[in-house]
Amino acid sequence: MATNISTVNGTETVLRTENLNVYYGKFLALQNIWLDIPKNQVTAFIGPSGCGKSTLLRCYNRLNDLIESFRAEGKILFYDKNLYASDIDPVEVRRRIGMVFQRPNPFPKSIYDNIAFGAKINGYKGNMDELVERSLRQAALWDEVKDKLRQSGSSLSGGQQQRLCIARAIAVQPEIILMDEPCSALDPISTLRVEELIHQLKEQYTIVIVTHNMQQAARVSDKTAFFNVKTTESGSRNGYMVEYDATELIFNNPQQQDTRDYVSGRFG
Ligand SMILES: Nc1ncnc2c1ncn2[C@@H]1O[C@H](COP(=O)(O)OP(=O)(O)OP(=O)(O)O)[C@@H](O)[C@H]1O
Repeated sequence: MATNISTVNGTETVLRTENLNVYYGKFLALQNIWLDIPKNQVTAFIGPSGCGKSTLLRCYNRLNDLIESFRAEGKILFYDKNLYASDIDPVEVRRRIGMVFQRPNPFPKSIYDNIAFGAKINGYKGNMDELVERSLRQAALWDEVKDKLRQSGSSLSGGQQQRLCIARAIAVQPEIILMDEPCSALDPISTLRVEELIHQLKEQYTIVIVTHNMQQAARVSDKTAFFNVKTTESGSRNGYMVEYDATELIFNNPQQQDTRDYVSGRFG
């Protein structure tokens, strides 16, 4: 894939969503989405249940391809290449654009192999011990696990497991990390640790996070997109983007009344 970077207002754009419509069968889940994701920043997606946040996130690494009824119109440009062009390899897309899910999902393998497995499959030829240590350090987990690397990943606490999944995502050297409600199954202290980690990771990676927790979006993100659902005459509930701006503006001075209502908790 080519890697020419377009620059908008001094910020490099890594993912550009142009006029995207997403369908599941005949159902229009997301309508007319235009959105630029800036490099080395954290972008948060917020909005009520069913407005299409996860759907959009999964479009960014072609994870929706696995759903038979899924269909996308429009473009998602990764640098200058359309992710949905026929010559794009979705496996390569998923290596360069990694994902961390809502529930920590370590492989049923040792802590070490959770990191090494994906790297091996992706053809990593370097020193595996070094890669495992570097990835665990980057995920702020090394000190807690360095003496038990051969223990099962599932022996860790939920918060540690989620950091292990982040380490696993990092190990294949992606450029973007997508996070779908990464803290929703974690206690407040583990949540804080993951939030601190997100803050550190953006120096090297671009992060897009879906969160239901508005304080979290305000704490971790540089930009926030607010999505909503509109009900058509036929009763179909279509997701769309209401507003996208610097997080500070979305929370303190949004342009749209719907955004104001949502961020102030007056929604619905
Ligand atoms: N695999 C699927 N097949 C059919 N419809 C789907 C599928 N996945 C999601 N949808 C529908 O698409 C719409 C958007 O769902 P999505 O999960 O993207 O929303 P969301 O904003 O992430 O919601 P939540 O905050 O509840 O996770 C919803 O109406 C949902 O029912």
